[in-house]
Amino acid sequence: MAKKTVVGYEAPDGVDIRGRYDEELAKILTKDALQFVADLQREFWSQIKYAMECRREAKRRYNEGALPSFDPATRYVREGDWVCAPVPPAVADRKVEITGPVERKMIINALNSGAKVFMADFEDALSPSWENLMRGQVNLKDAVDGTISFHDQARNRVYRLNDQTAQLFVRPRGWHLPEAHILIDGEPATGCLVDFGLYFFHNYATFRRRQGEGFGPFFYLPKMEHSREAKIWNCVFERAEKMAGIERGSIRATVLIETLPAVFQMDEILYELRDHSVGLNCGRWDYIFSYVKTFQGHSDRLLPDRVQVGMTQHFMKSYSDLLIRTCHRRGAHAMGGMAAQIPIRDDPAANEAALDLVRKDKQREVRAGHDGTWAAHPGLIPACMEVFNNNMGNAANQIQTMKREDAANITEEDLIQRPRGVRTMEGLRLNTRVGIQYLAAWLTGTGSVPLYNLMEDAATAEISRVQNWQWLKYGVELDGDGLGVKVSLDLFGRVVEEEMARIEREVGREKFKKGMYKEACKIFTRQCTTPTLDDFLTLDAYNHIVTHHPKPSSRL
Ligand SMILES: CC(=O)SCCNC(=O)CCNC(=O)[C@H](O)C(C)(C)COP(=O)(O)OP(=O)(O)OC[C@H]1O[C@@H](n2cnc3c(N)ncnc32)[C@H](O)[C@@H]1OP(=O)(O)O
Ligand SMILES: O=CC(=O)O
Ligand SMILES: [Mg+2]
Repeated sequence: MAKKTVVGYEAPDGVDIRGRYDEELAKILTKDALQFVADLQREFWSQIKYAMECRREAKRRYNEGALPSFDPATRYVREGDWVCAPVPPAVADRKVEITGPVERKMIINALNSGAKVFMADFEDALSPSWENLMRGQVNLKDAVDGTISFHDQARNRVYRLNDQTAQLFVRPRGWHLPEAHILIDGEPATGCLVDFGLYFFHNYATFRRRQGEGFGPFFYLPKMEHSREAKIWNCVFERAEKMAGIERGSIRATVLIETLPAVFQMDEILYELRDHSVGLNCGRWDYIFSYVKTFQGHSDRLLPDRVQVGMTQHFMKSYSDLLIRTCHRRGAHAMGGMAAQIPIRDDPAANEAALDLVRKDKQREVRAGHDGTWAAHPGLIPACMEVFNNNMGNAANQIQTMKREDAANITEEDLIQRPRGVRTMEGLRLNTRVGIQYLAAWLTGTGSVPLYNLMEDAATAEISRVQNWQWLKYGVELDGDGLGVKVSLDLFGRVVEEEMARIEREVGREKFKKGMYKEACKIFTRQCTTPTLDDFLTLDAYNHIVTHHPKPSSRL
């Protein structure tokens, strides 16, 4: 059991800081803030552990052939006549939300971007190294204080906040991720309680004074699988409100519906959080990942190429429609998701084609009844905003006008219907090329990257990984390009070798040598070929970015 706290941080009893000391980080890692995090950890740890055990139990049932379904025991919640607390005026209009990691320059750019909301991300878009996480907390504190600035020395450009900025939402990590640099009673802290606890502790007062108009702070909650997990968040929020002495229901959160089991729990999740809710969001990329993960034991539910699993697949459309119906019935926002296209600077025709795909995606969302959407890049905001404005006029949202009663008939079978499409060798190659490059970036501290003109983050990389795993496990035939070969360990080994050679050609020998491509390849290959599917790509990879101080570093 580790006992040596890094010299410099003043930690309360039972808390050991094993991350590098830095004076600036010490402003965040104060004794009182750490005490708050430790209190949350101690109060909620047994509930979190139980919720994770329930996930494992559900996985066991799905692996034995069970299908996810609505829970008869909570029919009363689905059929009951209740609504969530009214939407706070400050966030009634969420037509376009920009997302991005908690990196200093990007935070300023995002807040200044013209989007209605900025979702600052400790999750899919961030590699959770000690430096990234704690600097992210410093950056957010400066942003909430309104003092954040950044000097780009190379371009001699200083970045500061505009008078008018986006509303800030913060997305902590999922329940499953530990924070190995903070030990509480000898155990790694729960990552999301560290993210939430530190951010809330340092910012609630200023946030509410400067931005919240009586509400907030605001959060996005990722990767939940069941309403019991939402219930824990609700209790965490109540505990935080009590500590801060602010009214119950001040904290508001949007839950990402981005696991297949969670789509059968949308009413229940909103119900648990009804006094703290500000809607649900279609986290489409993790949702696709979760479809594969949930059906890992089902040989009859294999995915076609990743690029073919879009929002017009029946199971994806059903998910989005039911989410809209559920949210609007309960008086809450139904947020759309992320189109993966980003601006293509050096090719105007390709750029226009990418923008066109984004516009079509947003048009589908707004016409279906979504109240807003996500943009990965500031360059996409005008196009997204135009589509939502054109369709919604002056209305802040569509909660009262797009009830989507027709979606009440969506069935369990609609929500799990097999996606249609073909599997190709190029699909296998692209998964491999993208998965390895993403992981190489992640291992060196970057959690969202542009690859082949698309945004890639932890969620999209997960799809590449589990799709390769699924195709290998079931030895699928790649018949979409007429080759008719079966995916085998031999074939995959050759693909990995060839794709590594291609990556080296594309990035250049020097960058390849200096980067973490070989390590990434090893981790990715192991995860694609392991007999039992790892729950998360980032759980295993996390051990490679843990750097304990004082040295020698230890691994979890
Ligand atoms: C599945 C999900 O969970 S989706 C949500 C999680 N994913 C994300 O949040 C992805 C966010 N987006 C990004 O990280 C980036 O846009 C990338 C990695 C996709 C592309 O990055 P790049 O190619 O480096 O962007 P590019 O070079 O075009 O950036 C141009 C400018 O826009 C800024 N910018 C780009 N994306 C963002 C963003 N999301 N937020 C704020 N600023 C941004 C850059 O900082 C840069 O600013 P500068 O001109 O002042 O230097
Ligand atoms: O977090 C969003 C997703 O699509 O995954
Ligand atoms: Mg996600």
